[in-house]
Amino acid sequence: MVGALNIIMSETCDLCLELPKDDPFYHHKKKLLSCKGLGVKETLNLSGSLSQQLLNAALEKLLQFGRIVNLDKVEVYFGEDACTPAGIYSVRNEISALSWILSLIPVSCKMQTQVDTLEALRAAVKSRISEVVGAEKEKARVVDSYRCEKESRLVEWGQDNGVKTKLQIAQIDGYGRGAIASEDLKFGDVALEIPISSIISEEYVYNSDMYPILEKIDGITSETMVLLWTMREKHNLDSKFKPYFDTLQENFCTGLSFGVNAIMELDGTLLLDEIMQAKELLRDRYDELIPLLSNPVFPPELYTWENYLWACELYYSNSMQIKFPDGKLKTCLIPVAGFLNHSIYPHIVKYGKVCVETSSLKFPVSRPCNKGEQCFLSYGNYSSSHLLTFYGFLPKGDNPYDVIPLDFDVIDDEDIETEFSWTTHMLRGTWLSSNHNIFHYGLPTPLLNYLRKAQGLDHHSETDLWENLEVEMGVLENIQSTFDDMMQNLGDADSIDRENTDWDVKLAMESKERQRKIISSILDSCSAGIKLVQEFIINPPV
Ligand SMILES: C[S@@+](CC[C@H](N)C(=O)[O-])C[C@H]1O[C@@H](n2cnc3c(N)ncnc32)[C@H](O)[C@@H]1O
Repeated sequence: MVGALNIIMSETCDLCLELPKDDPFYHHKKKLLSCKGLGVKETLNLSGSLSQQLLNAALEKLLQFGRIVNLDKVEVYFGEDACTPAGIYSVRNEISALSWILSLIPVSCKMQTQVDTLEALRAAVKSRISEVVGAEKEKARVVDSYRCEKESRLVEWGQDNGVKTKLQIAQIDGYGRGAIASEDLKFGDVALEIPISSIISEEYVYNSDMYPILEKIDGITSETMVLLWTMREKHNLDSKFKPYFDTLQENFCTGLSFGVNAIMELDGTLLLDEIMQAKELLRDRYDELIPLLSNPVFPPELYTWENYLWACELYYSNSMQIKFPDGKLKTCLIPVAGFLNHSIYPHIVKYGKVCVETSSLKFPVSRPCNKGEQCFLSYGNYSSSHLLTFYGFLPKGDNPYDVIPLDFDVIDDEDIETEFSWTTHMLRGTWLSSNHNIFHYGLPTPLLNYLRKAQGLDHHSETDLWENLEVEMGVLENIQSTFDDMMQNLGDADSIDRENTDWDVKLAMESKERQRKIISSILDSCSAGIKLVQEFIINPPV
């Protein structure tokens, strides 16, 4: 979870906002707040009835604060330059900020005028929430030829076991199965509720004949145990979860199952390393594990490498980390919820904690989802290469988490490790930046400052930068040469007919194209920056 937003309601109807001291990006966020003229503690006076103008101003201040407090690592890194002109960092951040504000506005208040003000503020926040639309706000294209029989049986089984749902399962063009709102869902409505008893977790291993053997294996994790349990349970005709296992694909199409042609297509990409490393790790784990399972409890025909890879893909693409009332975080398979697809513009972002009162897991929507629209979940703030490797798809739209990490040798300078320094640097498509002016170029400020420092310039003001334009040139040429090499490694764009290629080659080609687009934007920004700096070197500003 990102930092918390504290709103304390006092007798005089002040909302007190505070950036928590234990926020992992406290200093960076403090700086971002100060750029907006805000401190780490702010008070909003809401006494009496507010005019529309004052209400808008109050909401704007709340939002500015809420956005910054709710920024995640990547968003903090790209900072102020990553805002749209309307001040939005990302759909995820906007939804988080708005729902935080809403959840923290007190529901009761002593004086009627205050009740009215708070109600007006709540209505204004809700209206903003409905304005946060995603690119996928369109009627889901249902594939009618697919009858969803197994899926309907699972939903019926779920309902018999206490599952409550406002979603219908259908085959959706481009998504496999997905969940469609069967009625208009507004902020806070629970789209889906699953009782703990219908969730597959490590508890089932502890109560099985496998546990006495597994517990003796040194260092085995509960994730591995439940994965091994699933591999056998899938074939158990009397399993309580048979309707769930019946809905699972025989083959998962994730990056871990890419064939030779797709792997070859990925030559020169960062994704190639990610997939190869992940697959090697799984193979090593399997080779270590299997000799330890020589017991009739683990029939060898069920514990083949292919079955193990299938189970890993199942867990990578379908499991969720759930916090149980005992405080333990468990990796679970969740029937019915497993039909929810991911989006960068999700409806459901706040889930993952069992509700103690109802002993169930709830999936509330954080932005409206109208009847007939596909209801999306956020699987997490993942890059497209991660989503491709472990889930087998590339998300629609600009993914702000598509970053290219850069490895630098640490500069041997004691001063360099300040509270504002970053230990890792990254770049992403520069079209996502709103600042392409000199000293910014659409490139991230922490990286530029790091490289300036590496060239001996520890600047304190923009004047220092103006006085050292040759350093600026060096910085840009350095980035340009790194990304020129990366572009060359990618080779030329393919001219193959994609429609007739295999699913994995198609995905590999699209992923490569996305990387090419990012690198190309960085190179364009460097060229434009170099030109700009050159002009100022020739004609210095007066
Ligand atoms: C938890 S399941 C969701 C249900 C899945 N579509 C199905 O038919 O079983 C996760 C899988 O759904 C697919 N998926 C999820 N989000 C997607 C998206 N935005 N676009 C395309 N496929 C997606 C991927 O195959 C992923 O591995």
